[in-house]
Formats: sequence, structure tokens, C-alpha cells
Amino acid sequence: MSCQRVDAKVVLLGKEYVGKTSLVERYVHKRFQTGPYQNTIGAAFVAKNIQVGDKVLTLGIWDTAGAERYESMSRIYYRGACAAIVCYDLTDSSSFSRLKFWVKELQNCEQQCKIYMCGTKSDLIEGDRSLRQVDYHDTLDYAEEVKAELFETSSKTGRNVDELFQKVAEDYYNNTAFQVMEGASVILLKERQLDQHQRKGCCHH
Ligand SMILES: Nc1nc2c(ncn2[C@@H]2O[C@H](COP(=O)(O)OP(=O)(O)OP(=O)(O)O)[C@@H](O)[C@H]2O)c(=O)[nH]1
Repeated sequence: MSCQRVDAKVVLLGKEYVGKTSLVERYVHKRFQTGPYQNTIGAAFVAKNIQVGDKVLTLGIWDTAGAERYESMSRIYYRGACAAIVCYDLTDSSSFSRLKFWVKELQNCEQQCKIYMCGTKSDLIEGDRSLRQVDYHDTLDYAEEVKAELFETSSKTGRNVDELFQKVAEDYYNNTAFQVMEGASVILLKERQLDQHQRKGCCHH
């Protein structure tokens, strides 16, 4: 059995039927399946390499089941995730209430996990604006309030899908680089304090 190293764990959450599996399918396999809807059972995992600057990162993507009976299972999958893509369907207002549930849960239980709000099926509202049930400005205000990124995507046309995952990878990369720098500056500070302490020591003697 082969074992792949994963740099960043990414979890997809959201109400059933919002299009989580389709988002992963579009991103990983560049396709949109039109057959009958099949709900995810438990969760599905896929690893995908992504280029950020001159580095290649491996994202480990967990596509969870949206049905409420799997809610406690989904909790297992967001543990230790560096990013959560919380999906809602732009044509279904109840899916945005469900998004709020997951955002609160992440804020309470997984504070280091960065949140990406993803409004799905944008092709449907491009075809008929009256189908939009979730106002863009309301979602933008909410995203600002909870410090989340906001994307509106279509897995059917591919709109914004690569951009979403690219942002996830870049944020992870920049955040990790920042932490390394932070760690380095702590060491520098300690060395400087030690240096001062030693110099003070010299004066005492
Ligand atoms: N028009 C359109 N339909 C979409 C899009 N994304 C998903 N769908 C459709 O929405 C339905 C549900 O999509 P899934 O990807 O299975 O949804 P899910 O969130 O993974 O569902 P669960 O596994 O039950 O949690 C399917 O019939 C898809 O074809 C999209 O971008 N545009």
C-alpha cells in the first residue's frame, strides 16, 4: 500500500446536496458528472498536488457527508484541518443557515482552522437571477464578521474552483512561512537576551 505525505489537511463541510463532491470532482478530475445524485456516505479522501511559488504542496482533501445523520462523523474529519471549505448552495437559503452552524462549530472547536465560505452552483443564478436565495452582500458581511474568505463557484463551468483551492494553498504556505519566521525571531530574541545577560554578567565581575 502506498502512503502519501500530506502537507495541508483541507475539509469540506456543508448541507447535503450543496455540491461538495462536485467541487472536489471539478478541482481534482476537471469534470462535472451529470448522472443521478448520490449522497456521500461518511467521507471521501483525495490527495492533490498544487504549485505555490516554487514549491509543490500536497493537499489532503476530505469530502464529508452533508446529511445530518453523519454530523458527528464530520466532526472527526475537521480535527487538525488547516482549512475548511464550508459550502452553501446559492439557490437554497437553508444551506446558508447550515453554513453558520459549521462556522460556529469551527470557531469553538478548531480555532486554527481557516474558513473559506463557498457559494456553489453560480451557473444556475447566471442563467436566471431570480434563483438566487442568498444575497451576495449579506454573505460578504458575514465573511468579514467571522474572518472568512468568500468565493462563489460553479463546478459545472469550473468558475472560481481552481482559484479557491489556490487561495487555500497560498494561505497555508504563507502562514507556515510566517510561523517559521516567528519561530526564528523568537530564537533571535532569546539569543539577544542571552547576549545582553552575558554582557551584564561581564560588568558584574
Ligand atoms: N448546476 C449545477 N449543479 C451542481 C453544481 N454542483 C453540484 N451540482 C449538483 O447538485 C447535486 C448535489 O451535488 P453533490 O456534489 O453530490 O453534493 P454534496 O454536497 O456532495 O452532497 P452530500 O454528499 O449529500 O453531502 C448534484 O445533482 C450535482 O450535479 C454546480 O456547480 N452547478
